[in-house]
Amino acid sequence: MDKTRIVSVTAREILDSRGNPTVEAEVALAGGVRACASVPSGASTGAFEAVELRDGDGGRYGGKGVLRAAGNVDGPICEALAGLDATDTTAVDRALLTLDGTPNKVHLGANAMLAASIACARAAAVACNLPLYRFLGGVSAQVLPVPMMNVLNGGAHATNSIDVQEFMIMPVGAPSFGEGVRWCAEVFHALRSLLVEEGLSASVGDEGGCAPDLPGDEQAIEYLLRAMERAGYRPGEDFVLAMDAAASEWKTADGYRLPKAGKSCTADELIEHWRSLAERYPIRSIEDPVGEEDWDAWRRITEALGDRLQLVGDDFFVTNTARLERGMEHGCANAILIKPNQIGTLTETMDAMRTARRNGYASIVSHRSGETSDTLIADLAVALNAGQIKTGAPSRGERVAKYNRLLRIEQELSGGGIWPGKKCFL
Ligand SMILES: C=C(OP(=O)(O)O)C(=O)O
Ligand SMILES: [Mg+2]
Repeated sequence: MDKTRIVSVTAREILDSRGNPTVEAEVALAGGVRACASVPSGASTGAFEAVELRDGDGGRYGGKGVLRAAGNVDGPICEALAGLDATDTTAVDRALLTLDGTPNKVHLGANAMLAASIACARAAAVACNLPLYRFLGGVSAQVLPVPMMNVLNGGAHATNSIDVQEFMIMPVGAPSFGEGVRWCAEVFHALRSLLVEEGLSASVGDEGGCAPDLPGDEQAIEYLLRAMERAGYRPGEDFVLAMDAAASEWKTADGYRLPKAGKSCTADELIEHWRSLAERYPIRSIEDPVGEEDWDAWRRITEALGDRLQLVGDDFFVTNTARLERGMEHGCANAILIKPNQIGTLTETMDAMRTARRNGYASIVSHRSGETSDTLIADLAVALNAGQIKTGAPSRGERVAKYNRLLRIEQELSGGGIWPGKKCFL
C-alpha cells in the first residue's frame, strides 16, 4: 500500500472547450506516480444536479472563476485524502462525501470533488500498471460502446433556429467500434457538404455538430437520412437515430414553449409529436422528451412508447441513484444518462450505473457541452460495459479525444473487445 498512499492533492484553474474556467486536480502518490483529472461543465443543466462551485459576483471571468473550488482541493480535500490508499476508490469517495456533508455538494463543490475523485483513481491505475477501464471495471470490462454521435446541434448548444438540442447517429450495423466511428465520421462529412451545397451554414455548435437554421426537427432528420445515404449507408439498418430534446428547457408553468419556434404545447401534444416522429423515422432513442419535474408525463410517455423507444433520463435523473429509483417505482423512462459531474464522485456514478443494470435500465455514458480533453468517460463506458456513449461530433478535439481513447482501448482488448451492435440496449 505504501506506493499508492496519497501524498498530496492540488488543483488549478484551466479552460474548458467554451473558454470557461474549470477545475483540474493533480494527485501525487508516495511511490512517485502523479496523475491529473479535469471536469466538464453543462449548459442545459438539470435543476437537481450537484452544485458546481464558482466564485460568484465580482470575481474573475464574470464570476465564473473556480478559484474557490480549486482552493477546496488544495486545502480541506488534500488534508482529508492524504494518507489514504488511492486504490480504495470507495474509501477516497467516502472521505470526500463525509467532508462535504451535504446532499448536493454545496460545501466543497461537485467540480472540486469529482476532479479529486478521478485523479485518485487514475493515479491508482497507473501505480497498478492497469488501464483505467480495467482498474475501475476489473476483468469483466470488455464492451466497447456504440457511439451516439451528435452531428446536428440546436437548443442551448447553438444559436440556430432548432429547438431540439441534439440529433445523433448510431452506427448499430457496424461490425466494430472502429468501423462505427469511421461510418459516423463519413456521415458527418456528407452532412456538412450537403448543407454547404444547399447554402446552409456548416458552422458548428458547442458539441461540434453542424448548426444550420432549419424550420424544425423533421427537416433536421431528413438531412441526417440524406447524409447517411450519400455516404453509402442504409438508414434504419446501418444507422438509427437518437435525439436529445432537453425538454426541461421548454417547460412553462402550464405546459411547454419551444423558444426558437415560438410554439406552445401541452405535455400530451409533445408526447404525440414524439410518437408520430418515431413512427415515420428510424428513431431508437429520445432523451428528456418531457421536463425534469413532469413525473406524470414521464410515466405516460413510458407507458405509450417505452416498448419501442429508449427513453433516457438526463436532467430527469441527474446520475442520482435516489432519483433513478423513484423513476423506476413510478414506471418512468427505461434508460439513464450518466454524467459524473452531475453527482460528483466516481463511486456514486458507478452506483447509478449498477442500479440501472440490475433493474433493466440502459446506461449511456456522456460528456458535457463544455468539455476538456480528459478521457475518463471513455474508460468508464468500457469499465461498466455501458454499451452506449454520447460524446459529440468529430470536429472538436475535446470530443475526438474520447473517440481516440476508445480506439486505443479497442485495439488493447484482444480481438477488439465486444461490440454490442444491434443489441446495444434493452
Ligand atoms: C450533454 C448535454 O448537455 P449539457 O452538458 O449542456 O447539459 C445533454 O443535455 O445531454
Ligand atoms: Mg441531455
